[in-house]
Amino acid sequence: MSAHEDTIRAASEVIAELGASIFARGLTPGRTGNLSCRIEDEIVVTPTGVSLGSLDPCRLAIIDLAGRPVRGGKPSKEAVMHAALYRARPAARGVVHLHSTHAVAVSCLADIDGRSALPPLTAYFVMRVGRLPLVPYFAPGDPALSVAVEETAREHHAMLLANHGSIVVAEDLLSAADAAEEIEETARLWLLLREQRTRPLADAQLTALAERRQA
Ligand SMILES: O=C(CO)COP(=O)(O)O
Ligand SMILES: [Zn+2]
Repeated sequence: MSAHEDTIRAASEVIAELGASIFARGLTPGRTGNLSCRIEDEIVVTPTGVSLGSLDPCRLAIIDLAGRPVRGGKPSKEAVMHAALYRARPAARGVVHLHSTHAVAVSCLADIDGRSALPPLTAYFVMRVGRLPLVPYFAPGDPALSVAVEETAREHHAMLLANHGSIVVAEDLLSAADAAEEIEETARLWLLLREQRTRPLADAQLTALAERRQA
């Protein structure tokens, strides 16, 4: 087996393990959500219609950077969106898309700020997510959703999809999952705090966090 195939196999194991952990913790229900890793110019992506809780690492799908199936199982209906994210961010190696309850709830709010769907409540939200824009609603798998996400991803690695869920692209799969979990936890905090006066981080605190990240 080639070194490339070995790497694909190892990435498939990581995807299946992460999928099981995400599903066991209730971070995406039923047969929703999808995960992928980029290995050179190929993308290993979860198959369509399979719960993240029961992924078989030998039956994931392989697509190219144009989103076309190459081999393996039938790719997720969002595979084209995953490919679009890797094109928008050439250094990225992992994508996580989830239908986490509180993140979806925020994505359905009528008065949400499309430029920043969640306030900077905590340092970890700022460090792992940053500003979280809302991508307008398109049906799952709609090619127009990929176009909108690809455009937004040039400036932002994490997004909320209106009336749908979260999507994160990062330097590796586990970092993308960390950010997606941070979105869900911050959405939960924000909904808990909705009736109360809150004190998000101030501009000076945000600047200090940005400087620490660069240091
Ligand atoms: O989350 C999903 C669609 O947005 C799940 O679709 P797939 O089962 O095709 O990956
Ligand atoms: Zn979805």
